[in-house]
Amino acid sequence: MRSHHRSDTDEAPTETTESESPVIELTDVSFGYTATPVVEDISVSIDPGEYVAVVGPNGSGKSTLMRLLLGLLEPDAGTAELFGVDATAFDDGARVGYVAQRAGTGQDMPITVREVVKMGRFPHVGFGRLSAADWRIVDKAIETVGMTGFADRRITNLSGGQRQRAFIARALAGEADLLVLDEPTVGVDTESVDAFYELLDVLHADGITVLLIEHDLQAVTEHAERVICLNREIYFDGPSAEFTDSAALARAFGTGAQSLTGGGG
Ligand SMILES: Nc1ncnc2c1ncn2[C@@H]1O[C@H](COP(=O)(O)OP(=O)(O)OP(=O)(O)O)[C@@H](O)[C@H]1O
Repeated sequence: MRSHHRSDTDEAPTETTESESPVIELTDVSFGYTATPVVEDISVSIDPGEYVAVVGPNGSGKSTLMRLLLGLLEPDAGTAELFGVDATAFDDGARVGYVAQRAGTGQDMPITVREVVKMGRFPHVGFGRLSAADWRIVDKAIETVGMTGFADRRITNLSGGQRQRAFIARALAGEADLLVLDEPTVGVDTESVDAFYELLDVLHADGITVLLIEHDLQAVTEHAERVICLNREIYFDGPSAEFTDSAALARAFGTGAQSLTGGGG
């Protein structure tokens, strides 16, 4: 199922059991920073190539869930696996591209888009010099996200949306199989938001597994295939087309639902 375009250099057949195993598998996971659980009894399985959005009100545990599945936190109970390996022991960092909220803001590094994207190759070259083939992959990734004209710009001089594209390109240069994005369009101007989701659609169509934590329910139902609605527990997990179910929304979001459904209710 890893059908998205890999580099020209690694087209060797990789028919292994990984095509059958889930990218992410959480089984009965509970976790709390204190004695009170923040997520409780969560079971989620995400297959290669899926486009899944996690939604939920503020403080519902979305970021915590993401840290658990990336292996940055260890469950108090249950198991979290990434590509079939215990998430906390997973060490093939290049396979997972992570785009943080407001990526790169606050960084004063005088670093260009091309230099950011180049970092995506580091796990492949062991921090050595990039070959001509590596640079081709870097430039292709920059082209894929529509940033060729900005390749030599410093990321500090870019808009929020452009910066997020640069961080996606870094993941593509690393040939990530899984892209995890934590509210990536916070602080991005509205015109750029649509283009950003269109880019995710293209990457998904190319075979990358996308896991998106998102506040904007309209974007979620328009773009993701599957929605997981979280508020400590999972309230809904199914096709995004079915996520208009007001009962599930009301249960999960309580009276705050209107503010998350575009203001109109
Ligand atoms: N490092 C931490 N230490 C203690 N409590 C934390 C920590 N991080 C989060 N929490 C608490 O855990 C709960 C869930 O937070 P989390 O950030 O996972 O929710 P979220 O759904 O991502 O919220 P938001 O949409 O506001 O980002 C909240 O009550 C939060 O205050």
